[in-house]
Order: sequence, then structure tokens, then C-alpha cells
Amino acid sequence: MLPTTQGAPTHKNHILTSHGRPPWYGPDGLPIHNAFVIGIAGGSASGKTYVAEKIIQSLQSLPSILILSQDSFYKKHNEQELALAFSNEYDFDHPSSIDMELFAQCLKDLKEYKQTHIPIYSFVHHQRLPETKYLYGASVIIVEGIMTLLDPALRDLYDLKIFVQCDSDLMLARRLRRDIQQRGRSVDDVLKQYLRFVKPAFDNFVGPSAKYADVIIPGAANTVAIDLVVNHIRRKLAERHASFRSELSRAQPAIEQGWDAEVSKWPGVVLLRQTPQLKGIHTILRDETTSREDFIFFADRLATLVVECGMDLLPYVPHSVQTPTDAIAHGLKLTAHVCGVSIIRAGGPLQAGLQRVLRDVPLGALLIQSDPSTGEPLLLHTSLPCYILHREQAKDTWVFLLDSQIGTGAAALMAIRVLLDHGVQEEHIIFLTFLISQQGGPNVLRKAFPGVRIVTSAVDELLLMAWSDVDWETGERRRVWKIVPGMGHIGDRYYL
Ligand SMILES: Nc1ncnc2c1ncn2[C@@H]1O[C@H](COP(=O)(O)OP(=O)(O)O)[C@@H](O)[C@H]1O
Ligand SMILES: Nc1ccn([C@@H]2O[C@H](COP(=O)(O)O)[C@@H](O)[C@H]2O)c(=O)n1
Repeated sequence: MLPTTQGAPTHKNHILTSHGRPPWYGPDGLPIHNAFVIGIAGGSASGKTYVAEKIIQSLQSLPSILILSQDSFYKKHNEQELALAFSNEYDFDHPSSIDMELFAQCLKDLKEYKQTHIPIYSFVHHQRLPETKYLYGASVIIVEGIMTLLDPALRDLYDLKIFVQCDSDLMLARRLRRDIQQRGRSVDDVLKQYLRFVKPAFDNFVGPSAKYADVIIPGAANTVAIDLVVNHIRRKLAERHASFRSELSRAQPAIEQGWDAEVSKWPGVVLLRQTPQLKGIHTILRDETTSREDFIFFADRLATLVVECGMDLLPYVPHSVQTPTDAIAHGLKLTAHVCGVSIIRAGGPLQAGLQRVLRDVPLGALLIQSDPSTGEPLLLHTSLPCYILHREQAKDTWVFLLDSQIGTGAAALMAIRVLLDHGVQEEHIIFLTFLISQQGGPNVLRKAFPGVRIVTSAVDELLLMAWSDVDWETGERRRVWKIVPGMGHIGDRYYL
């Protein structure tokens, strides 16, 4: 029987705090920087986690931050090693106990803003658990652990290296309390392990790695040192600020590069056939006097038409069936994994349309909203369908990306970047929308991601800048862009 400690956590959490992630790529869709990575080393119970948490608290208003613990990367133990661990004979403080290769690979993925899956380790069971933890999207990553400055591959990934220097008596006292309270150990166990493994490892490996640190922080009374580090991080993050929504709104067709002036004639843009029926629906949706009930009814009809058109872009394979008249009919069958991801809220009407057409389609959502102070998009939440949550499967999956209109293209650019970061192929992304503008967004998207197809029911001529109503919280107005003649704010008209 594996031991348990009532109420005690079996593993450290990978804390992720998020206050919105500003663009990490340029108008061409390519990443402009990597995540900022801070490595924190120091003896066991020196205060590494404490320092990491204080940094997070001080950066509250800044982008999403993740703490990645070295403990997650303890190797999986066989029966013999487990027996040693439970009799307190296993050396968890030797560098060979950590899967440094996996550690560096996961950190590299996260630094490059790709999705990753990290192991979950249990101190109570001395074992890696069968499940893994999906991580994605941190702009700042704090890596902490006794051996985080030892490995050269890891060191190469840090933008800032910190060593927490703490008095050895204080470390032992803290460790005794923690291991008894949280890790299910006895006093004798802790002292035996400390004298046999922890102390020698500190003297031989951990302590000497301080020479790689950019900053040494004391293990107690360290508020001033932490403040200095936080100011440095703030400065570095401020240098990365990207601001280009206005630039996106001005994008015109690259006629000199052979692009037709009319967006609907570009390869990759599929405009629904402008039948009288479709024009009738558009007229009702464009009419400001249309009641909410009618708006919902006709938006739902339009969503079905757009989705049906997008379905033609999926791959089908020949498939023969026997008919009730005993004949063979040669037809087609959809074999691809298909899922839908809506940009909320305005992608909602199209999501309902997708569900009507493809029963049981896995769905996800991206919450992208404008930063009230800068007008730039912020990624506030990602919840992606299971097909995309593993790179191997993501590359074979087709994604319908859903939003009711593409204006500047800022939200669309961010959403596509998220899908690519997860390993979805550009050619497998089909953007379904009611309305695009001739200027702005579609030009940006075609240039940045020529493989992405856009299916739209209408193309309007203008994209105009306007000022929003006064924000009741900040008392300020912000710049907004409107497609003209357009249909107004489709999300508001559908949901409010
Ligand atoms: N500067 C500090 N002031 C007060 N308590 C601290 C300080 N640093 C660490 N501690 C306490 O010491 C214990 C061990 O710290 P922790 O950060 O978990 O160590 P580590 O992550 O290095 O193993 C915790 O209970 C923590 O609250
Ligand atoms: N099954 C395990 C694995 C590791 N340890 C000890 O944890 C220490 C590192 O964690 P800190 O939070 O203190 O940095 C390390 O010194 C190992 O001895 C363990 O006791 N059991």
C-alpha cells in the first residue's frame, strides 16, 4: 500500500496567473520574442518558491506568469528504486535523479510559446503520476529547483538566473517542518536523508552552481532584493510591448504583388454565392430596426449556410455503400478529425451553426478582448478541444475558427497564432465568418497566413475608426473599428 498523508498535497502546483496576454507576434504573424524565463536555484527550503511567489505577486498587473518546478521532472522509478525511496535510501539530490533532457525540452517549448505537457510528481508516493499537465501561453516563466542552474541546456534558456543563498541551519529547520507537515515524513527520516544526501549534494552540486547566477538573493529578509529583481523584469517586459492594431486596420490589398483589389477574388477567400435569399438575410441583419428575435433567427440561418460552405473545404475520400435497392452507390466520406474554436462572444452564433451541421463536433473557445488602455488584443482565456491538446494529433486535425466578422484582423491573427502554437497546420484552418472588410484584416491574414482559408457571406467596402462610448469604469473612450455598411456589433445584437 502506498502511504498517504491526510490533507497534504501530493505534488507542487504549477501556478499560472493570467491577466491577459498581449501579442507575442508581429503583423506578419511571426513571433517577435520568446517568453521571459527566470531560473531560481538554491538549497532545499532556502526559499526558492517563496521568492518565485513574491515575484508573481509584484507582477500582478502584468501578463500571464507560470511557475515551473524542477520537482516535476524527477525520473519515473522502477520497483527497486521505489523500495529504496520508501526506506529512505534513494538519493533524490543527485543530478542523475532528474530527467534533465525532458525538463529542457518542456521549457524550450514553453519559452517558444508552444504547448507542452509536463509530468506530475508525487512526493508522498515518490513517483511520477500517470497523468500529465497541459501548459501553454505564459509570457513569463519562473523555473525553480535545487539543480536548475546545473544543466547547461537549461541555463541557455534563462533570461535571468537567481540563486537563493540561505543559512544551512535555517534551511534544515524549514525542511524539517515542511517534510513532516506536507510530505508525510518523520523527524528521523528527514534528519537521516539530510545528513546522507541533502547536505553532501548541496556542498558538491547545488552550492557551487551559485557561480552561474546573475543575482544572489538572501534566503530571509529579502524584500529589497526581490523588489530590485521585479523592477528589472518590469523594464525587460516593457521593452517588448507590441502595438500594431492601427497598422492592421490600414492594410490594403498588395495590388503591386499581383493581388486583385477585390478581396473576394483572392485564392483562399471563399465568398458565398450572392443569391437573392442570401441578400435578403443580409438586409435583415444590416437593418438597425430588426428586432433581437429576428436578428437571432436570421443569424442562425446565415451561420448554417456559412458552415455548409466551409464543409466543402474539408478532405473527403471515396466511399461506397450498398443501397436499400441492393445496388452499390459510390460516394464520399469525411474522414478528418474536425473541431470548432470560437472567438467569444461573437463566434457564438457560428458555433451553434456548426453544431447543427456536424453533430458532436468537439468545441473550444478563445476569449480575446481589447486592452482598454491600449486597444491591442489580449488573450484572456484558452479552452481548446482535446484534438488540439497534443501536438501529434493537432497536426492532423482540421479546425473551423469562428468569429462573426473580421475587421482589423487583430483577434483573428491572435487566434490563428494560438492554433499554430499548438501544432495545427495552417492549411487545416478554415475561418468561418459572416462579414469581412475590403480593407484591414483579410489583407493582413492573407499575407501572414496564406494557407488559412476564409469563408465569408459578405465583403464590405470600408473599415472606419470611431470612438467608443465612455467606459463606466475608466471614464475614457477608446478607439474602435467598424465595418461599413456592416451589421453593427453582431455579438451584442445576438446576445444582449
Ligand atoms: N524570506 C522568507 N521569509 C519568511 N519565510 C520564508 C522566506 N523564504 C522561505 N520562507 C519559508 O520557508 C519555507 C520553505 O520555503 P520554500 O520557498 O518552500 O523553499 P524551497 O522552495 O527553496 O524548497 C516555507 O514555509 C516558506 O514560507
Ligand atoms: N520523492 C522525493 C523527491 C525529492 N525529495 C527532496 O526534495 C528536495 C527538493 O525539493 P525542494 O522543494 O526542497 O527544493 C530535495 O532535496 C530532495 O531531497 C524528497 O524528499 N522525496
